[in-house]
Amino acid sequence: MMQDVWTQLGPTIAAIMFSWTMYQNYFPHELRGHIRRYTDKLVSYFYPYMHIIFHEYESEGWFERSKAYVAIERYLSKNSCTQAKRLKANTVKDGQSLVLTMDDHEEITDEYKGEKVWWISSQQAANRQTIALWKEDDKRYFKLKFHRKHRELITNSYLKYVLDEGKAISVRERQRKLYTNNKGEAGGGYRYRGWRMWSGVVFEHPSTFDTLAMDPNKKQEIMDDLQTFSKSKDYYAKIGKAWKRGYLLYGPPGTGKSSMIAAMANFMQYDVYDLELTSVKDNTELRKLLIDTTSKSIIVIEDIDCSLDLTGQREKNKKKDEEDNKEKNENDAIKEKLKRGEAKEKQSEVTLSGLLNFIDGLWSAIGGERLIVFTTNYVEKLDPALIRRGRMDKHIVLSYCCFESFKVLAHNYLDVVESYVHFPEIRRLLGEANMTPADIAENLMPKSSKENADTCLERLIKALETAKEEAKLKAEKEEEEKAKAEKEKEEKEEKKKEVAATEEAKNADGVNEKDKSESNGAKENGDVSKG
Ligand SMILES: Nc1ncnc2c1ncn2[C@@H]1O[C@H](COP(=O)(O)OP(=O)(O)OP(=O)(O)O)[C@@H](O)[C@H]1O
Ligand SMILES: [Mg+2]
Repeated sequence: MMQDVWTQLGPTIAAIMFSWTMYQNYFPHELRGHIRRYTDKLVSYFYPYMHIIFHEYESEGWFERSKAYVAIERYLSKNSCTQAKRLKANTVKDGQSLVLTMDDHEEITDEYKGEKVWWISSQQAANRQTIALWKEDDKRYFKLKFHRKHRELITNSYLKYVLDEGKAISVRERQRKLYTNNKGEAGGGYRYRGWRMWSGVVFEHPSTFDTLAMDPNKKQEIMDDLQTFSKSKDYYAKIGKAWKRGYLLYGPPGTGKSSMIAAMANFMQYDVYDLELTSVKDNTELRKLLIDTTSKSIIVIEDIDCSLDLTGQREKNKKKDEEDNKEKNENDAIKEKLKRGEAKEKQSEVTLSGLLNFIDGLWSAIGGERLIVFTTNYVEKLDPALIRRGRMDKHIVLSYCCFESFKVLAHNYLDVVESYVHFPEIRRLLGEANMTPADIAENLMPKSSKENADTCLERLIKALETAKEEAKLKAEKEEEEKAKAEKEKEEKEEKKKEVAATEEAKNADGVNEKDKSESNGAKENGDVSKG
């Protein structure tokens, strides 16, 4: 039976081949063009389908895969798994998971608003005859086939849907990164291909809003704010604002500023760009760094008060004594950070205006969906222009541990809840002593397998009592010093007054003496003249 079919097919194929060769040899090129046009028209008359091709590499981007191709690949992966017979496996998330896509020359179907479309994965053989410096690969592409009558639906809405959905899948499944800026230009100013302004590692910080100890209402407010931001692309476009939001986190060391940034990144599924300002050469490099960041990311500048000389106009109407005292403490803390190597030498030429432009200049709108977060221990040291609303839209103060924050820590660290016996005492002590969440956390952490919730909470109570005692002593000492300083001041003023009074008396005596001697002299002169 099969043999009969082949016997009949043989001459037919031979006839087709012969006609094709005749056509190619004897029809001139121009004539072939005309014939082609007419046959195309004829075919399209009977063949009602249209095609759109998506190449893997577009002509301008030799080294980068087309974003549309990648998005389509991700979008089709869910249908590929169920429909295609031959699949291709690509590794993503730095080798930790696989994405299955259809292999070359496979066809799968998709449905959109009740209409059927076909996706064909194909490849065009590379031109092996060209002499090139590198080996040319076969060119892959996706072909989308659909009925002519759905042209509007496909080009206006289906394609947008596919690309958006594909991008969303990539974002959901990507391995998030933590980036830091590379110092200066690589190779002494020379940039080789592939050198990036940022280098990154996989972001794996475990902090979340659940593990973050802070007032629950405040926490919810921040989470709502972030969620609203992520859904507001159209709203930002409508009001003519770049799609970005600035957060200023301030408070004493160890109150959870860095932990909150990590929690934000995990909550939003964003990458983190940790910008070390002191390594940025100048404003131009700062702008390049900004352009090199992607959307769905948080750009962080930690300890901004130590990064650059960005101190602005201080409030001048504060009492001088208060100011001096505070300044001394702040400078001590900054010196401390310098010692610890947290604040580097100020070699950067980045200026305040460069930083302001970075945050809200024209370039800041590129990419969209970005959070910019500054942290500082001393908010009043920053220039008001830097932290005004619009640049730093939301100011969040993170302070000493309150009872609500303690409850979160106790639950996370020891699995104990509010009804626990030690809680009332801890509540009272937290109202009387200042302790950072970092210190509380350290006391709550079991140090050996013998320690349990009771021992840890008792240790915390002791630490709180010590802190309270120390605070009391400190306050007394400060009071004493203040009283001493005031007394000294009074004494000084008293002395000044005394000196002034003696000077006055002396001057008065001097004047009297002079008057006397002058009047005596006048008398003598008069006598002489008379004489
Ligand atoms: N609010 C908090 N909730 C939970 N843990 C906290 C909190 N604050 C501090 N901690 C704990 O203390 C450690 C230090 O906190 P973190 O680094 O976030 O402080 P910070 O405010 O950034 O301090 P610095 O100003 O010195 O940078 C964290 O690793 C975390 O374990
Ligand atoms: Mg920090």
